[in-house]
Amino acid sequence: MIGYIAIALVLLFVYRFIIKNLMIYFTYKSKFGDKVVFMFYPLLGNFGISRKSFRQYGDSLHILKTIQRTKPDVKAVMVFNGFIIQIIIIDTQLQKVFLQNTKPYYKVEGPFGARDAFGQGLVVAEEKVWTRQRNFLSNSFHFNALKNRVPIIKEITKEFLSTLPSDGKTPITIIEELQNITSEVVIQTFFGENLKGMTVNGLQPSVEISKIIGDGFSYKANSFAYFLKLMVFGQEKASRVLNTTFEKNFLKRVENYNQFIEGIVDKRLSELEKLTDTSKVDENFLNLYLLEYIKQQKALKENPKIYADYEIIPKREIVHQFTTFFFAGMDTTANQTGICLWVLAQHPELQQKIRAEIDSVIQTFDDLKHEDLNKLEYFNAFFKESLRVYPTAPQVIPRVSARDHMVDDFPIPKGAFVSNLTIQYNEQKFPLLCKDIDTFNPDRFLDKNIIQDHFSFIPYSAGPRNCIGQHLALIEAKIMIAYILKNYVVLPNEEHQKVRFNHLFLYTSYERDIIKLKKLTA
Ligand code: HEM
Repeated sequence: MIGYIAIALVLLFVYRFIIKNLMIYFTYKSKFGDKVVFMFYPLLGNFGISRKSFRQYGDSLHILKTIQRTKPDVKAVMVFNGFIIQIIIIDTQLQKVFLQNTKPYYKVEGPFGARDAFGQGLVVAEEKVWTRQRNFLSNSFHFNALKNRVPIIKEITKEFLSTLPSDGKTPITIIEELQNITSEVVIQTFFGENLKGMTVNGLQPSVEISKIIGDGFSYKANSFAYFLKLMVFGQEKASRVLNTTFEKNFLKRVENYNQFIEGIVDKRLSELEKLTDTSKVDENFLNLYLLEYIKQQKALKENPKIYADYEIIPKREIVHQFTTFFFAGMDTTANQTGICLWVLAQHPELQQKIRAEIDSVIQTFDDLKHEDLNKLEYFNAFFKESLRVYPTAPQVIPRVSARDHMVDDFPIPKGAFVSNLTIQYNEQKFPLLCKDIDTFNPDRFLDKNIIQDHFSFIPYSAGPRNCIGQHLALIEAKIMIAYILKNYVVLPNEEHQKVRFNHLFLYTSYERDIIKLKKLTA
């Protein structure tokens, strides 16, 4: 009997991990030939490409960039990890169809505990709940609404950057320094106050959220037991069944953190409920969310059927929305801005040019106004060029295909993980965008015709699920860089002749102490 079971298991294994994958390979090979590149990285999949690329070339994107340059007509890269087919869409027409048609997918879970930490937030929400959230939040991310945030971003920037060592000798981990600012900006934009003096699980709230997300990613990347659970039970159930002691404690830690944030939400809720006139309350996210929540709860008391289920805001969603903005907005902006400063350290003449533009528009940092930021045209080109050469988010978060379907002429099997590249490195198809592809040259973005195909340059993704925080990111980057260039000369850290770039979640410098600062003298 045991012998038969063993044979059946071996046959199942051979079918599932060898024959099925070979069938998929031959189906695509016969239909698309060289237009699809196949790769096999047992267990690692997509991560295997970036790991090999980083180890061999010091740049985790090198292999994907090279595929585009050497095979300009390639439609997609298919990566087999033995269990799951991962598809990285490269062709811009396919990307367009993929990004505009979100229905057949749901997003991969992300770090362990993600569902509990931010599963009801905007990045993960799906369908009607996502539409309600996006409509509700969009106004707050509009340029006009963000205008009011400029004074507080300036204040936070000054507080953190004025104390940096500026002897021209001390290496600075600039991205980590900027993270202090971007995390504080998210906290204050969301709550309208800082959370100073508060602790959760023994740590400052901002430190604890970052750690929860970081630890969740590293657990998922390193735990083979969890990987097996994922394969057997799927992502819906994996974090809920056969939990190890570590997993149980981790989920408890997330729940403690959620309850801590919910405590702040409840306190504000009771303050707002007492107000007779709410027209003058500060328009931070929490107030806006809670005013809507109060309105809904009142209406529901009078008529419990007034809203459809997806329209009702659960209190936990508010907590998850904060964590969502924190993880989506803090690291991305700090990394992109930090890399910009490293670029300026490498190119003193470019640094002088950007400083001259800032000085021509803004007299002193304290005078800086939102309108001034719009006048920094060369800076805009510079920031775009930084996104082209060093895109913090080179791929969108993979989506899981819920059913077999077609993206244009490209079949996507049920269960496949699908993502796309956000930047094209293809000189033949996009000669303006990719001219002298490896040269960092912001001037290319002064040419109004540079984007011949909208999907060739989508550092914030595109379609309905593009980045809601992109204007905020640019405002923050401009304010932080304006402060630095008005006060310091940015110098390279000569210890790192070469800086390597890697991506686990975000694409960023592997070396961290990448610049030095010297006080600027008149
Ligand atoms: C340079 C900085 C940034 C870059 C490069 C960036 C990039 C991206 C990209 C590529 C996506 C699409 C992800 C996907 O669909 O898988 C995205 C989505 C998102 N981003 Fe950003 N982002 C930045 C800053 C921010 C900031 C400052 C915030 C908010 C504080 C933010 C909040 C979000 C949210 C909530 C989403 C999900 C939108 C949705 O699904 O409707 N991002 N971002």
